[in-house]
Amino acid sequence: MNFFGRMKEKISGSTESVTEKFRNGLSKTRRSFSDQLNNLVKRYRKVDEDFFEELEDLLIESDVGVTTVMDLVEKLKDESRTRNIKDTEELKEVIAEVLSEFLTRDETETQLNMNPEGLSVFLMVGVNGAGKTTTIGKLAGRLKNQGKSVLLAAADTFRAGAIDQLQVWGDRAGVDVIRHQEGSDPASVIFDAIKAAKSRKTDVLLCDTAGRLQNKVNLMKELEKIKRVIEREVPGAPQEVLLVLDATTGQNALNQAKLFRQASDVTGIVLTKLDGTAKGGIVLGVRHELNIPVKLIGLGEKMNDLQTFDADAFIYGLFSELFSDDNHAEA
Ligand SMILES: Nc1nc2c(ncn2[C@@H]2O[C@H](COP(=O)(O)OP(=O)(O)OP(=O)(O)O)[C@@H](O)[C@H]2O)c(=O)[nH]1
Repeated sequence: MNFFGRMKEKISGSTESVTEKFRNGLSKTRRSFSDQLNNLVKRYRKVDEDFFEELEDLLIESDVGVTTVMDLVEKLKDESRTRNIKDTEELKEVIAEVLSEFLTRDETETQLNMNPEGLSVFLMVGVNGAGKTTTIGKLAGRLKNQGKSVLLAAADTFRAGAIDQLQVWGDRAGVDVIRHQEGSDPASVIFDAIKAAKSRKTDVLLCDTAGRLQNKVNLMKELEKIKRVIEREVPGAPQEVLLVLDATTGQNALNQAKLFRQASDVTGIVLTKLDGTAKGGIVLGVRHELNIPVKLIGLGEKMNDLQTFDADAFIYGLFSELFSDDNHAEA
């Protein structure tokens, strides 16, 4: 069975709402990337150096990131040689297959790490405007729907309005927010939130933090202090340090990720606003270049628009028209 045949089989195992969410959320990227790829395939027909050069440009335009593009195209050239593919139309499927390989390491890597013994603490980091507050709200709603008790810690005490904004999302999700006054010490908010979480026997504590990237030294010190408090109060925590990145900022998001990785041990990436960009290729760059799993993606502003990243659904979202029966036989 060919790649599309296998993918169709896998996709048919997922719920329709998940694949449709990816398909709808990625419509801008699909339109831009797939349309251009189809044009390229029609224009060239023959697999040669010029074709690969243009493909490189197209991938770079889709914000995949230069290092990843080079590795991808190298792999594609190898595959086309090994499989003796001369026709660009045939290569389309190999492109989808190689992209899929670059996205998937271990199928369990997108799972959120939970403490089976009690309280799990998730630290949410990222620059202002990346969508941290929205993500925390959506994640709180989702965990609550799964039957978990959730508490929020408003430790972004720096940005005016951040605490109230978190409260709005807390109310929306129906979970409590532990808060101090604006300007107070973030680590002490976290300390109080952990105390409250322990006494209430809460399952998951989601901690908002400030994202002052312009002052890197302070940011690092603050995150280190917060982490020390969490580690001291809850052995084995934080279970997750999730870096929230805005997909619409493209390569800038990749650079931010590198900085945050120095400041704390990031365990997973949340890529927000993928629905708002035609440059969804950033997912590949983030996964390949940073070697940190993309665990969650934001495909809209509403409560249920936060999705666990699913490499198959992502590839389906990008290449969905190629999956239709008129395009590809089962083979
Ligand atoms: N379309 C879309 N918009 C999103 C997504 N996630 C967040 N947003 C929007 O992005 C904007 C900024 O998000 P916020 O969560 O408010 O981010 P912020 O509070 O400015 O910054 P943080 O300090 O990161 O919390 C808001 O208008 C959100 O509705 C997403 O996945 N898709």
